[in-house]
Amino acid sequence: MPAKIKICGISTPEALDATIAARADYAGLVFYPASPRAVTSNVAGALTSRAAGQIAMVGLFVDADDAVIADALVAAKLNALQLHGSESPERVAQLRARFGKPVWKALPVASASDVARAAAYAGAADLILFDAKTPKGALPGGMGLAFDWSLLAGYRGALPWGLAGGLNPTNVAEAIARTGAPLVDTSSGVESAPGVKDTDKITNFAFAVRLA
Ligand SMILES: O=C(O)c1ccccc1NCC(=O)[C@H](O)[C@H](O)COP(=O)(O)O
Repeated sequence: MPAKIKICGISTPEALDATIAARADYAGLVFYPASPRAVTSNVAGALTSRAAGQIAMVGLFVDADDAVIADALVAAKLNALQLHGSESPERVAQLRARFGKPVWKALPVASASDVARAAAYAGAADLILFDAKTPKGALPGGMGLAFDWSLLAGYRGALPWGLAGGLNPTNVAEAIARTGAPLVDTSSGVESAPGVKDTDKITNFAFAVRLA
């Protein structure tokens, strides 16, 4: 079974259409104003309407207040919430109970102990997304940085999981082979500039995943 595919940072109809045409499983919308991929509630609403259930939409938040998430859920039909900040297991469980949506928790990885942190989210999150740790002061994701994939070789966790960080059409097959990732997530790896999705790269990424 090929790895599931998430294309993150969708902000235009063209990128959404290419993601759907590539038969990706998830499209990510970034609700974090500091990101070059950030969408307003209006844009998110228009994109989820356009998707019309053809792909699952994941809303990405960074240490967001309940009100920010509630506003996004009113504006846009989101199928899951992705938390990409320093949310604790308790906060993840609280948001999952409050909003009734599956919650993905991203964990920044630079060492084996970072991978081990996933265990604390069992019973709170629905999925763990291992992503590269980014430098202090930088965005917590979408930076095109990869971590040492050998940290996930043979990984067996209590929760479903996915791999992110520096994945692109050229390296994703190797990443899957080395980690066994059941889900792969990319953002800058399918862009021509920060926040500008390249439709050919989206197509090629999905193709490479299915060939892996
Ligand atoms: O993409 C962003 O701008 C972003 C901003 C703040 C927090 C997370 C963000 N992206 C998270 C993702 O899901 C990315 O797909 C993931 O970090 C991988 O990014 P990349 O290395 O660029 O493929």
